[in-house]
This record gives sequence, C-alpha cells and structure tokens, in this order.
Amino acid sequence: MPRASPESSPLPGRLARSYAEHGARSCSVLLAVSGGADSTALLVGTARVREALELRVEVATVDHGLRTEAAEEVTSVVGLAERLGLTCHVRRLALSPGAGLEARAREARYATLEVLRQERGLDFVATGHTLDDQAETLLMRLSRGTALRGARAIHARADTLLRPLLTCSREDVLAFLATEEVGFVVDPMNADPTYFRTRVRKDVLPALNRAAGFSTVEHLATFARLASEDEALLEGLADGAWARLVLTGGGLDAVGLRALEPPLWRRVLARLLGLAGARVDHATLERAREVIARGGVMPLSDGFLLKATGGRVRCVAPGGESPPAPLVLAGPGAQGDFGAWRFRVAAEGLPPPGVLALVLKEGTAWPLTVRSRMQGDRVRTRAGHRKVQDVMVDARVPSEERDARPVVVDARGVPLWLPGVLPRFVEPGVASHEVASRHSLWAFPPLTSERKTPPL
Ligand SMILES: Nc1ncnc2c1ncn2[C@@H]1O[C@H](COP(=O)(O)OP(=O)(O)OP(=O)(O)O)[C@@H](O)[C@H]1O
Repeated sequence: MPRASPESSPLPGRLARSYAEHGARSCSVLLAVSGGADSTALLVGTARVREALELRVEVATVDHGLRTEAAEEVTSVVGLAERLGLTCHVRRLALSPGAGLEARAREARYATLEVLRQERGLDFVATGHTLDDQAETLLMRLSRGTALRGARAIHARADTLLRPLLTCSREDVLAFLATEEVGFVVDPMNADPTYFRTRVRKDVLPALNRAAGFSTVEHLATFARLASEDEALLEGLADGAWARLVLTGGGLDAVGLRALEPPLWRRVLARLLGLAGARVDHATLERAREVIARGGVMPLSDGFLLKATGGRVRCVAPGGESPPAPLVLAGPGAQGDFGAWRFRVAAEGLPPPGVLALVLKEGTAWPLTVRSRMQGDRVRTRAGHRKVQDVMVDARVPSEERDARPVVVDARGVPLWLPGVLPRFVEPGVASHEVASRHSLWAFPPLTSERKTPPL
C-alpha cells in the first residue's frame, strides 16, 4: 500500500494534531471501524501517525447482526487491520429490527466498545466522525430548535471518547483513501432518504453550498466549536449561581432565581428539572419562568411538578414528596433540621431577624419533637382548641405543602406550635426581654438563601 506523504493529503497531519490536542499522545487507543470511508480513513491515518505519537493502537468492529453483508464488512476490516499490523477485535450483537433501531444500535455499539476498551486496558475509544458529520448535526439541531448547548453538536473529546477526524472533511477522507488506494464499504442506510440526516447530507448541504458559492462545512463546524467554548463559560457561571441559590432541604431560592439573567436563569432551572429526572425543553422553561415570577404550581410532563411556593422552587417527581423525617430536640442547646426548616433550643438571647421564636414554659415536657401533621392533631388557639388541618386551611397553606410544615409537639405528643402558620399563638405579646431571658425554641424558616447558613 503506498504511503501518503503529508503533502499528498492533509489528513494524517490533521489527525496527528487532533490526537495531540486532546491529550492522546503516548497512550493507547481502540479505533472503532465499521469499514465505511470515514472510519477506514481513521484506521489507515492513525496507523500512519502512531509511531510519531507513540500510540498503542487496537481496532474493533461491530456486527449488529442486522445485514447479511455485515459479515463481509467485518472480514474486510479484520484484513485491513492485519495488513497494518494491528490487532482487531470483532464483536457481534443480536439486535432485533423494529422501532428506534438506529438509536438502539448506536447505544449497544458504544456500550460494547467501552466494555472492550476497559477489558483491554486502553485509554480511549476513537470514532471516525468528520467535519461533515459536524455540519450535518448542527444543521439538524438548529432546524429542530436547539439552544447553544445543542449547537456544540459532536464533541471532539468526551471523557474517554475521541473524535480525531473531526477537523477533516469528507472530501479529505475520500482524497486520502484514493491516495492510499484503500477501498471501503458503502452502508445503504447512509443513502436512505427516510433519514433526516441523509436528506441534510444529500439535499440541504449541497443546496446551501451552491447558494453561498463556497463550502459552508468548515464555517458550520467552527460555529459548533465556538458554541462549545461559550457554553462552557456559561455553564461555569451557572455552577456558581446554582451553588448560591440551592437551599438546605432541596430546591432553589425563588428570589435569587428570578434575579438571574435569562441565560443563567434557564441553565439553573434546567439543572433543577434535569436532576429530578424531568424532561427539559425550551417551551417548558419559558412557562416555568412565568409560574416562578408569580408563584404557584405547574405540571410538567410525565407527572412531575414544578412548585414555586414559600420562596422556594422545587421539582417534585410523581408521588415523590414524602414528609420530612421527625426531629427530636432533647433540651436546651439541641438543634437540627426538619425538611427545609432549622430549629434550635436557645437557653438565652434574641433570635436573629426573620427567625420565629416560641418561649418555652417552665415544666415543658421534654423532649420536643418537630414532625409533620398527624390525623387528630389539635392545637390551642385564642379561639380554643382547633384541628391543625383547619388552622392550615385558614392560614392558606397550599395543600401540597402541608406535610412539610413543622408541628412542634411535647413529650406527650401535644402540639405546642405551628411555626409560620400560627404565629399569633404565642409570638405577639411576648416581650423581647422574655425571649431573651428564657428558654425558647427558634425556628428558621426556609425562605431565602441566607437560610443555608443560619446564624446558629
Ligand atoms: N459497526 C461498527 N463497528 C465499529 N465502529 C462503528 C460501527 N459503526 C459505526 N462505528 C463508529 O461510529 C462512527 C460513526 O458512525 P455512524 O455515523 O454510522 O454512526 P451513527 O449511528 O450515526 O452514530 P453516531 O454518529 O452518534 O456515532 C464511525 O465513524 C465509526 O467510528
């Protein structure tokens, strides 16, 4: 096989630069080769540069068990690898035809390659994605309504996955293979117009190039690379905002969230939904923004709920909100959390602003327990003993929040206090000197981000 000099084809030089740029020098790589033009060029090109880069190279080819010609393709990949002096591993899958075949095949292939990489103790898996794949992916995503995140398109490196051909066009690939006089297989699926990608490749990109009067592929790929850099910067800022806004007991500080610029606002909220397992799309984020601005509850897809209540924004999974665990306070000095609330039994001193306090009477039956409401709970009010449930209704506590509201009971289980719900029960009329000089129970409400570091 004739050797390509860097002058006859730019591909080996670009490939070498790409490996080096992504930290793949003096290391080991498993090349994923289907036998198509791109991955064949990856194989031959890498074989050309492996010595210079001190790479240990092995090859893998996967037969998905879907086409009869696949057996022949596997044989040709094994043969080419052998001629280049490389070990080739063959993996056979048994996929069944049917819905989502393309995605299932891709997922199974990547999983198989990753297992093999680990078994062989190799550093990277490398695939043959090109500049053209990048341009097609970007156009497909833009046409379906992507944000900047999706415009990053194909990553040149993602953890142990490398795409070293991403700076080479399909034209470079074909020219290189012609110079090397290496044949390749043509997957009929790549010409099947039922796939959107095929139509973008065969119709849209050529039409765009004709209209522009030049090849747009490189410009589109450059945009994807710049989008990737910009997105990384914004994600870093979103990390900082997230750390500032996340509240003890879960959820985000609503006031802080509303104050963020839209690019951060969207990223932080998308993270909240994503972490809970809810689906995130642009329309959902926009609707959520309105709900958060005025407060309330918004149903999301698949039974998830977005709750913007009590100064806190949360995403709740279907049937997911269980009442917080009870908190037992043994005596003066005891402290702890009940869900998003924090409690402390203070021996003396005034509570900080915004913190509620209950003056504890002599003879209080210790320990106190902070727990969710229970059936039959009654609490003493000025109007006599009333059901906790009714008190919460009168105080307009939303029904979905009632289990998360603390009920403080004494050792006999008698409700003493519903902080924030029944403030008139004890708080008014309690002179500050009385709070300052006697044992009192302080309740830190979960309202603001300051709540994360209460001045205990
Ligand atoms: N049968 C296969 N065996 C080994 N590697 C493969 C196989 N098919 C594809 N690959 C690897 O994946 C790369 C992309 O191939 P292709 O564009 O056909 O995949 P895809 O299904 O579109 O998925 P994706 O582009 O997300 O990887 C190839 O260049 C090659 O490195």
